Amino acid sequence: MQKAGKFITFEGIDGAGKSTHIAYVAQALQQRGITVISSREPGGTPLGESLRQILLQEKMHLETEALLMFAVRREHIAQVIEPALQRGDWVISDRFSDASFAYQGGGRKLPLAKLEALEQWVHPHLQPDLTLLFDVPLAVARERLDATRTLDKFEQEQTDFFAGTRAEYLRRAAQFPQRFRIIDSSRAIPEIRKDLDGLIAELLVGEQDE
Ligand SMILES: Nc1ncnc2c1ncn2[C@@H]1O[C@H](COP(=O)(O)OP(=O)(O)OP(=O)(O)O)[C@@H](O)[C@H]1O
Ligand SMILES: Cc1cn([C@H]2C[C@H](O)[C@@H](COP(=O)(O)O)O2)c(=O)[nH]c1=O
Repeated sequence: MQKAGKFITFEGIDGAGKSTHIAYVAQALQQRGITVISSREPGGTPLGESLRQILLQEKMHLETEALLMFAVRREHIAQVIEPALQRGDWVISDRFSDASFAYQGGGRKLPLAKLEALEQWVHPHLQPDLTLLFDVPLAVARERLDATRTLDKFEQEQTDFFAGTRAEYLRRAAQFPQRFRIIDSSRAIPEIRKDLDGLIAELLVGEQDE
């Protein structure tokens, strides 16, 4: 029987360092013969990438923002995630629904029940096999962002917003300990890679057992 693929998500507040590590993990898996599809949210499809431009630049009602995030996700699941998993490929997504709970819920204070309803509608039967939460103090993330780039709509938010976002990520990690792993992302990149190497080895042992 063909093996089902695995779905791995990378999460964290802006500047936590998750994008830095995606290429490393994808390459490590590919070197072990796994076909990896790297994607991101908002984005992941031509429609999703168009909506990303709007979501990251334009101010809008917080419910509009949440609905658009889940609309992008619906397309991403249909066009990219489900077909890849059915082929037996692995999918690494730079953010998924935990980001909606963290940003629209924890950051913007949209009631979590509304996000749970959207999640039930859009992907009632799909959850990541593994979610890596890159956790970092707000000041460290801010310093990294300020050093590198022009800030988008979310990155321009204030400390209270990111305190709420980080707290909601950590709350979800405690709620779903079986799929979350928290990575202390305040450390140097080689240290973090050692953790990732360990996680990759665990994932591959699981594969051989299946
Ligand atoms: N452990 C680290 N130590 C020092 N600098 C780091 C570390 N991790 C990432 N950086 C740097 O911090 C900046 C932000 O990293 P990165 O883009 O990976 O963050 P991110 O979590 O993906 O942010 P965003 O969600 O906003 O895209 C980059 O310039 C990156 O080189
Ligand atoms: C999926 C998702 C994302 N966001 C926010 C989080 C980030 O600020 C941006 C995406 O940019 P990144 O640098 O590529 O991570 O979008 C959100 O608010 N809600 C979501 O569901």
